[in-house]
Amino acid sequence: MPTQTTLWESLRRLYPHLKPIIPRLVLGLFAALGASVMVLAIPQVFRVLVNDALAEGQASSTVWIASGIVLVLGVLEAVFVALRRFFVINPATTVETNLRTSFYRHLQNLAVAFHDRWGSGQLLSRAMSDLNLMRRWMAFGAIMLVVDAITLTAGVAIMFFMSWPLALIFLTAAVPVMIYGFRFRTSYSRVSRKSQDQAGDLATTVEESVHGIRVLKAFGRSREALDAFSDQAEELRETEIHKAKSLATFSLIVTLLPELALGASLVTGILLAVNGDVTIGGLVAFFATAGVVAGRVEFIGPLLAMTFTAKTAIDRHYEVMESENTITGPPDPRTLTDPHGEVTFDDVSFRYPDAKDTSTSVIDGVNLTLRAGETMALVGVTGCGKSTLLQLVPRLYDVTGGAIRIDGIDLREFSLEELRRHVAVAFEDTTLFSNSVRENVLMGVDAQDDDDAILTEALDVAQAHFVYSLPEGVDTLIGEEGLSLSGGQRQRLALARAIAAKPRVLVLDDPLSALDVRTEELVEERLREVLADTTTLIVAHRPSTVALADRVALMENGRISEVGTHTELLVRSDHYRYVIASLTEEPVDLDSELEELEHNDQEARA
Ligand SMILES: Nc1ncnc2c1ncn2[C@@H]1O[C@H](COP(=O)(O)OP(=O)(O)OP(=O)(O)O)[C@@H](O)[C@H]1O
Repeated sequence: MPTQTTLWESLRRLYPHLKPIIPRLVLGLFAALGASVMVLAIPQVFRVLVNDALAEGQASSTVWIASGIVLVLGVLEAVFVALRRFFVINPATTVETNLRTSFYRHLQNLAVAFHDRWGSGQLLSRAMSDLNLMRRWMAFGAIMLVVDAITLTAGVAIMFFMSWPLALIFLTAAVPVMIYGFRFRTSYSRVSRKSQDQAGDLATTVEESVHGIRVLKAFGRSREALDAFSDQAEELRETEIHKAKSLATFSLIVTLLPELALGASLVTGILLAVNGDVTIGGLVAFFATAGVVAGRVEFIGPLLAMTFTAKTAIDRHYEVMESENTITGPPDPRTLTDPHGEVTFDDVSFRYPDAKDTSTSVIDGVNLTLRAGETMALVGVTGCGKSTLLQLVPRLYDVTGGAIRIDGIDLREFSLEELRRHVAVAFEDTTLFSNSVRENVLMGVDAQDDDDAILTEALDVAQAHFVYSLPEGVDTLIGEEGLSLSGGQRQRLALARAIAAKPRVLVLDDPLSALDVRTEELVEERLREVLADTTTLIVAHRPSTVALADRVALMENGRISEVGTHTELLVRSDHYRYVIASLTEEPVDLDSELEELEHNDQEARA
C-alpha cells in the first residue's frame, strides 16, 4: 500500500535534484514572465490606440507607431517563450538522466527478495515514463504554474485598476472554479495513480509474454495470452477515459464560468461606457486583459493535471528509491588475504520474506561443513530447499537464523565485493547479457592482462569451443539482442563465467542439466582438474553429477539428514537410494549396484 503524501510533500522530494539547476529554472521563469508581461502590455497599447490614436484629428502616423509597438511586443513574446525553453530543457534532461541513473543503481543494489516482489514492468514504467513525466513537469509545468499565478494576479489587478465593478463581476466566477478545483485534485490524483500502476502491470505482461513467447507458441496459448492482455489493456483504457473525462469536466468549468462572467461584465461595461464611467479604449483594454486572464484560467486545468500526474510519478519513483537494501556489508568489513575456502553452515535457517507466518522454514537448521577444496554434491527430492541453500552462500538472500562462514568468518562480516570475489555461482537457468561472449564470460574477472588466457581456459573447461565458430568468435554479440544460443550452449557459457572468476568457493545449481551425456562427461573430466582446490557445492539432479563430488549431502525437508561418500550413503540410507533412483535417467537395479560395490570393497580389502 503506497504511503499517502500531500502534493507539497511529494513535490518537495524533488528539491535536492532541482537545487543545482535552480538558477537556470529561475532564468526560465523570468523568460516566461517576460512573455506574460508582453501579453498583458498589448491591451494597454489598444487602449491608447482607441482612445488617442483613433480619436479625430490625430495623425495617421500615431496609428502606425501603435501598431508597430504591438508587433514588437508580439515578437518579444515569441523570443521570451523560446528563451524559456532554451534555459530549462538542458538542465531538466540532466536531472532526468541523473534520476534514472540513480534509480538503476538502486535497483542493482536492492536484494533479490525485493525483485521477487516487484513486477519488471512496474520497474520499467517507473524508470522510463514516470521520470519522463517528472522532467516535463520540471521544465514546463512548475514554471508555468508560477507564471500563471503571477499573470493571473497581475491581470486581475490591472482589471481592478481599469474598472473595479467589471473586475468584481468577472471575479465571481473564480469562487466555483476554486471549489471544484479542490474536488478535482482528489479525484484526478486517484485516477492518475491507478492509470500509472495499470500501465506498469501492462508492461509486465508484455515483458513476460515476450520472454515466454516460445512456451506460449508451443502450447498454442497465444490467443489466451492476447485475451488476457486485451482485458488488461481495456481496463487501462477505461481508467484513461475516466481520467480524460475528469479533466474535461474541470476544463469545461474553468472555460465556461470565466466566459459567462466575461459576458456579464460586457453588458455591464457597455452600460458604464454609455454613462461615461469608462472610456471606449478602457473598455477595449479591459476585455483584452480579461481575455488573457480567461485564457490563463483555462490553462490551469491541464497544468494541474500535469502537476498531479507528476506527483504520482514522484511517489512511485520514491517507493522504489526508499525501499531499503536489506543485504549490505558491515561498516568495518573483514578481508581474507589467504583464503582456504572452508565453508560451514552453522544451524542455518531461512524463510522467504513473503512466506506465510504459519509455514515452516524452507531451510531448517542446516549444519554442514565443506572442507577447503572439497567438492560436495547436494541431493534431495524436488522442492526440499537445495537451490535456496545455495543462494544463501553468495548472500542473494540472508539467513534468517544461524550463520554461514568462510574460513570461520561470518559471510555478513565481509563487504559484498569481497564476498563475491571469493564466491562464484552458476545456475541451471542461465542469463546471458546483450554483450560479446568475452564480456559475458569475463564478467566476474577483474580487468587484468591475461584475460585471454583465463577466457580460453574457462571456455575449454566448460567445453564451450563452439564459440570459436561463431561469426565473430569470442567477440560475437549474444544475449537478447544478439545471436540465440541453445540451452546447452548457454549453460556452458554460464559455467565458463563461474570458472573464469577463479573463486575459492564455487556454487553450482545443476549447471550441466542441458548438456548431452558425452559433453557432460568431457566437462566433468576437466572440472575435476580445475575444482581440485576450489570448494564446490553442487546441486546434482543426475547421478553423473554426483560422481563429480568427494562427498554427498542429502537434504530432506530443509535439513541435511546424511553426509558421506556416494557409496556410504547408498549403503546406509534408504532415502538416498530412493533419491538416486529418482535422479537416474534410466532405471537402475540398485541392489545389483550395491552388490557390485560390496564386491569391489571386499576385493580391495583382500
Ligand atoms: N522466491 C521464493 N519465494 C517464496 N518461496 C520460494 C521462492 N523460491 C522457492 N520457494 C519455495 O521454497 C521451497 C524450496 O525451493 P527450492 O527451489 O530451494 O527447492 P529445490 O530443492 O532446489 O527444488 P528443485 O530440485 O526442484 O530445484 C519450495 O517450496 C519453493 O516453492
